[in-house]
Amino acid sequence: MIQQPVLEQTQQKGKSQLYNILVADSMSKEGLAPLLSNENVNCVEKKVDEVEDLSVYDALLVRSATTVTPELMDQMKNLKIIARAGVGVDNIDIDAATKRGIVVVNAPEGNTISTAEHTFAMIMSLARKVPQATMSIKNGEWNRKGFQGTELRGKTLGIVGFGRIGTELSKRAKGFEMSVLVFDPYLPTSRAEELGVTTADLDELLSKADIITVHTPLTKDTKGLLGMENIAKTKKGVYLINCARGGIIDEEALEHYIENGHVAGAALDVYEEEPATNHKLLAHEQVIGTPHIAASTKEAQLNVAAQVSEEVVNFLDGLPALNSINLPTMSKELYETIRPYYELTKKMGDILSQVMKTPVQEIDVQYGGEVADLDTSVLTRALMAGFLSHRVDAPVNDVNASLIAKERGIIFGEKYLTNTVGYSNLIKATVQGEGRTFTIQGTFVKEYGPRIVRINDFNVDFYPTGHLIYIQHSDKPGVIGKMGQLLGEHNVNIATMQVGRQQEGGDAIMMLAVDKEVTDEVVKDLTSIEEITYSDKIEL
Ligand SMILES: NC(=O)C1=CN([C@@H]2O[C@H](COP(=O)(O)OP(=O)(O)OC[C@H]3O[C@@H](n4cnc5c(N)ncnc54)[C@H](O)[C@@H]3O)[C@@H](O)[C@H]2O)C=CC1
Ligand SMILES: O=C(O)CCC(=O)C(=O)O
Repeated sequence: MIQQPVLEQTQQKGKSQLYNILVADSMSKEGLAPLLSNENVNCVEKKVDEVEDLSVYDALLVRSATTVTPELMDQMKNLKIIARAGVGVDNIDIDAATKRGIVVVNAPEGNTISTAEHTFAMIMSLARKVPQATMSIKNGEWNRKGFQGTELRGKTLGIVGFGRIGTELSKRAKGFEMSVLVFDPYLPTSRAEELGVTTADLDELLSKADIITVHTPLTKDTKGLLGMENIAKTKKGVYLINCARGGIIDEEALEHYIENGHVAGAALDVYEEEPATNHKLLAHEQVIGTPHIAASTKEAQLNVAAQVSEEVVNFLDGLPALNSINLPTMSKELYETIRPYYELTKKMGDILSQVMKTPVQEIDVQYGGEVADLDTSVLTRALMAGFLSHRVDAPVNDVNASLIAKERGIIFGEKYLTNTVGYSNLIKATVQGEGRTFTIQGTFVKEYGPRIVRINDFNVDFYPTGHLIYIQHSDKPGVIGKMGQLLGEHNVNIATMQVGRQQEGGDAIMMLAVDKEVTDEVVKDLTSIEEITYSDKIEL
């Protein structure tokens, strides 16, 4: 039973602690059983603005309705853990929690099936115009001609983002005899084969799919992924679905293509701004919508509430949190010593992820010189966090990086580097992907900061920050001129440039620092220069 509001600070009860827990959003009572039946827990179910004294609570449980701001955390002076009964933690200020040493946990698996099923309900509703026909008959009409639909059998479903929800959706689509095409740059081929799905690059998926549904996290890379340019590449008459996060399908672009008839229909459960009341897209007959309820089933709510309740009880009892997405800050002393290398390894991971936009099997990190005497596991986790932050939804940090890497089948290890080639400290990281390996080496130079000193077999020396362009090319006269002219035509100003080669006329690399972020088009145009074999942008 939910107990009465707590008025006193956490106290000793016999030998054990009595914990005060605030459940601020509506949650399954059955799921909350591990809390409600625990005699060491005093559980209050109230919205935060209805609570008189927030300072007594040890734990805060939320769904998406409560926004957990730094100001709220400051009022909850005793708070040790915030638990999100669901996947997305965009309503919680993770950095503010981490700075205050508050652990944040979520329940990543509990609502997967419900969300996949809701997405399928959206697909069927679009194909058979169920919501529109319902509106019509409720208005007293008997219109048997206005709602001609389309069969799903034989149609191609394009799934963008093939994680937990995408995978479950593909199983359901196959039951309806649909073909499934999947785009997920981080999906290992072996996993796709295991699940019996056909992978494609984004352009191929866009041009072949009859129905396209997105199931990626909302990141810098996925925001507006289906925008003006990419929707234009889809088949005329395509159906688009977003049950992931508002903004992955750009709402302006969607409206444009709905209005000109290119997109036959769209289904939305999530919106760029929520709550989305009187949304302009929903005024269109072809657009159907639900108010962010893909995970609102009895089962999903029970699962997520049970998962976080158990997590909170364990954590307060001193056990490690299973689905932690942050970490209480490390000791100040350790922080000061390790901090320069920490920043370097995080950036090295960040760079590696951006130049290896392919599935990755293994990451190997070697430490030489002074840095090898420190707790390098902290640094390896920072590198993994930098690497994974481009690929997953939740904030990745040193606590959860290893768990996420394991979930994604990435093996990582540490070795001792014997030869530091004259540097007082040297860190070497090698990423092994499908048919490609990439190595970078970095050092921390006192007074100067972090430097990247080698890329694959080429010596370089650059400061890992800002807007960078990485180019592989053959060492022939005139390449630099052609590259400079092309960037000039795109109004891109080169700030600094590093060139590395092993021998005259052989393979070479360039690392350019430019004054603004370049577009994907510029990166692609660079490879139209005959001598350039590869180019990529790196944003740090
Ligand atoms: N509408 C709702 O109520 C719910 C929405 N969600 C949202 O659904 C999304 C997916 O959830 P899960 O499948 O559990 O996550 P997941 O982490 O298992 O899968 C996400 C997949 O997206 C892929 N990905 C990342 N960046 C990509 C890119 N640029 N292009 C293509 N693929 C990319 C990842 O490799 C991964 O396989 C999350 O954003 C989550 O917040 C989840 C539950 C309920
Ligand atoms: O029902 C909810 O709490 C929202 C679910 C959701 O969007 C998520 O888990 O990411």
